[in-house]
Amino acid sequence: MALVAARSKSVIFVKRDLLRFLANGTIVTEQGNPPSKKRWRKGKEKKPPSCTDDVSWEERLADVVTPLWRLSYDKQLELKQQNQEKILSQLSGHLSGDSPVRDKLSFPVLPVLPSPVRDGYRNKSTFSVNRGVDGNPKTVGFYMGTGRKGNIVCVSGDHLLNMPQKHKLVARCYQDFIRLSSLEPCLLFHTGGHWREITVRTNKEGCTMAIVYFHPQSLTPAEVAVHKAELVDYFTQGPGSVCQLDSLYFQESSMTRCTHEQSPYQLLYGQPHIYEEILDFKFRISADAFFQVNQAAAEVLYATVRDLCVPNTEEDGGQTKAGSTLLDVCCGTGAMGITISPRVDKIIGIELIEQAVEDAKHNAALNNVLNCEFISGKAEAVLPGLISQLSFAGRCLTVVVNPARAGLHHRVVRALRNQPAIRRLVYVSCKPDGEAMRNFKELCCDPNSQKKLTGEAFSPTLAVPIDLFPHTPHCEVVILFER
Ligand SMILES: C[S@@+](CC[C@H](N)C(=O)[O-])C[C@H]1O[C@@H](n2cnc3c(N)ncnc32)[C@H](O)[C@@H]1O
Repeated sequence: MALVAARSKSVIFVKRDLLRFLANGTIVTEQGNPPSKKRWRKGKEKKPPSCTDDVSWEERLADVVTPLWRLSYDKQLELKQQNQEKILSQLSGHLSGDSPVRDKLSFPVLPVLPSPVRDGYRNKSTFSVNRGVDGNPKTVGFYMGTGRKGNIVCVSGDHLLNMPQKHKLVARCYQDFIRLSSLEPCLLFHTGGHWREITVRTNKEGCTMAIVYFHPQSLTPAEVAVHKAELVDYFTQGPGSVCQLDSLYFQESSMTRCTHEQSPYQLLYGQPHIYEEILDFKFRISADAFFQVNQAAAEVLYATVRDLCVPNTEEDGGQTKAGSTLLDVCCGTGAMGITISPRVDKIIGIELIEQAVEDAKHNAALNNVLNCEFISGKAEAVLPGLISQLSFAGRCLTVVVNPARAGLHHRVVRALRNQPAIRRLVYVSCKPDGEAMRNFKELCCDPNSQKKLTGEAFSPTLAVPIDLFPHTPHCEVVILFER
C-alpha cells in the first residue's frame, strides 16, 4: 500500500525533474513498460534505459522506491535543494501576497545537509507478501500495481540501495518460511489467507527485530499457536537462524495497521526492545514506536533542531537557559526533547502512541535526564488545556513540532499561535508541501478572528533541509519560525 502511495505524486514530480535535470542528452525511462526478461546487472554500469527499452521489474521497482538511484549523490542533493526552495518559495509567495515565484524566498534556506551514510541506511523496512513476477503468491518484497486493477506484482528488494543486507536476508528467510508453511498468504483481506508483511528493525550495532503480521481469519488460538511455534523454530533452530534475530514479534491483525492497543504485539522470542544511540544518548524503541529511519542522518537532524531551539548555548559555555521550557509536540520516543534537555529547565513531550510514551519516560530515566515529562494523548486534545494551565511569567517557552504527514490539527496550531509566551517555534517536516504547508500558513497569516488565529503572526526566519533519505526524492526540513 505504502509503495503504491509513494508511486503517485512524488514519483511523478521526480520523473519530471529528473528529465529536466538530465536534459543534456540522457533519457530517463518512463514507468509502465512491460516486464522484461533482462536480468538485473549488479555492479555493471548504471545505464538508464531509453523509453523504448524493456525495463526489468527490479529497475522499475528501484525507479519507484529510490527514483534518484541513477544520479551521483551531489546531483541528488542539488535536486533536493531546488525542490525544497521551490516548496518554501510557495510560503514566501503566500505571505507576501504574490503568486509563488521560484527563487523568490523571503528567508534563507541553507544547503541540504548530506546524510553521512548513503547506502543501506534504513533501520526499518516493511516487506509485503504478494504474487511475484513468476506468479508465486508467496513472494516477499515490494509490490507495484493495485488490487483494484488486479495488476499487482511483488518484487524482491534485494537490489535496492537504501536497504541494508540484514533486512534483505530476513525478507528472503521469511519468504522461504512462508513457502514451507501449510498456510496461504493473505494477499487481499477479503480473499482469505494468513501470512502478511514482515517489518525488520535494526540498530547501528546490528541488533535485529522482526515483526510478522498475520491474519487469523477463522483459526482458533490453538491453531495459530502451532504456526507461531513453527515460525519461532524456523528463526531460532532452522534455516532462519542465520538472521540472528534478537527479537521476534507477531501481530494478529485483520486491518491494514493495528496499534498495540488494538492488537498486542506478541513477543515470541528474544528481547522486547531495540536500542539506538543518538548524540551520546541511548534510546529504547518499542516494536510499535516511530524512530527516524536513518540513524546517522538523524544525529545531524537532532543537532540542528537542538541548535535552532536553543541557540548560542555553546557561547554561553553550555549553560542551561534559566526559566526556559521546551514543548516537544509529537515527541515519539522522546528523542528530540531528551537531546535538548541539557540546555533547558524543563521539557514537556506529547505523543499519541502509548508504547512510545512509555519508551520516552524510560529513555529519560535511562539517560539520567530528570527534567522531562511525557504526556500520552492526541496533541489536539492535550495541548490547548496544557498551554492554558502553564504559567509563563518571566519564562521562555520554545516549541518543537514534528508531526506525521497529516500535519498538526488546527486546534494545535491555534493554541500555539495564541500563546504569546512562545517566541520560537521549530517545525520539522518530511513533507513540507503537504498538510504542513497549511500549518505554516496558519502560523504566519495575518490575525484572523474567524479562524480564531488571534495571536501575533510568526515569520519563517531560516530553513535547514537534511537528507535522511538518499536515493529518494524525500528530505527532512527544519524551519525556524520566530516572532
Ligand atoms: C514523525 S514522528 C516524530 C517523532 C519524534 N519527534 C522523533 O523524532 O522520533 C511523528 C510522531 O507523531 C505522533 N503522532 C501522530 N499523530 C499525533 C497526534 N494527533 N498527537 C500526538 N502525537 C501524534 C506519531 O505517533 C509519531 O510518534
